[in-house]
Amino acid sequence: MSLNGLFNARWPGVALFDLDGTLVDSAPDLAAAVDQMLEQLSRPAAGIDKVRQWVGNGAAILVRRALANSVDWEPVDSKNDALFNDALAIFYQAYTQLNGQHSVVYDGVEECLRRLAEQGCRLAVVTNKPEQFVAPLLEHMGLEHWFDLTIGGDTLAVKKPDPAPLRHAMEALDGTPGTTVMVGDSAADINAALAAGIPCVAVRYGYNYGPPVDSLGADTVVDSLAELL
Ligand SMILES: O=C(O)COP(=O)(O)O
Ligand SMILES: [Mg+2]
Repeated sequence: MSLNGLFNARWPGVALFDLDGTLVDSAPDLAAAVDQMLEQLSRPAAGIDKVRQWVGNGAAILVRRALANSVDWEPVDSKNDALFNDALAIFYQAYTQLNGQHSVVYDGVEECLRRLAEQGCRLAVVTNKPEQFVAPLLEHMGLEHWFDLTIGGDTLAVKKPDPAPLRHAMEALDGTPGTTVMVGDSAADINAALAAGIPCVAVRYGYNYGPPVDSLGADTVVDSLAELL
């Protein structure tokens, strides 16, 4: 289904985009930073296939999952344990250097952003990636000029799947649930959109883990953002 089909006469409006796994394949750099962190802590490297499954809920949970070497890590341990704090600090330092080095923009993204902007749509990034990494990555990828607003995982007190970051971006850009769309790759994006009452487009190529993205309640699921045009 195209965006015009989703919105009928009310389009154009506001489009909110997830970043990792939706606009940019950032897993190579995230995996390199995770593996540097594990190596410094004398642990075996995880590798990109595992790291791809761990991305989507922010850096702290990525590091927790890497320390547990499992996506099924449960948030039971204290937030203040020394190992986690060390690991997170090493990851931040490594990713600051690596961010954008081997990341690539997915096919269809530039075309989609250009067409939406031409139609007068206002664009925002709403990501769980920590804010300090968002602008550098967008700049590396040459995407920063498309966006009126970026919200990182630590910009507000809560992150996706909480609907607040989506609502905040929508309202800042004068959108309403009837004129706004969320585009993402994971359950966090879809659940945030459902909770905000905003229609949601999901992409199949990203970093979602668990049940297939087609089964998570998105209004439409695509293999490329070019399909939306
Ligand atoms: O940092 C993450 O975990 C992922 O960020 P995303 O919300 O752009 O997928
Ligand atoms: Mg994502």
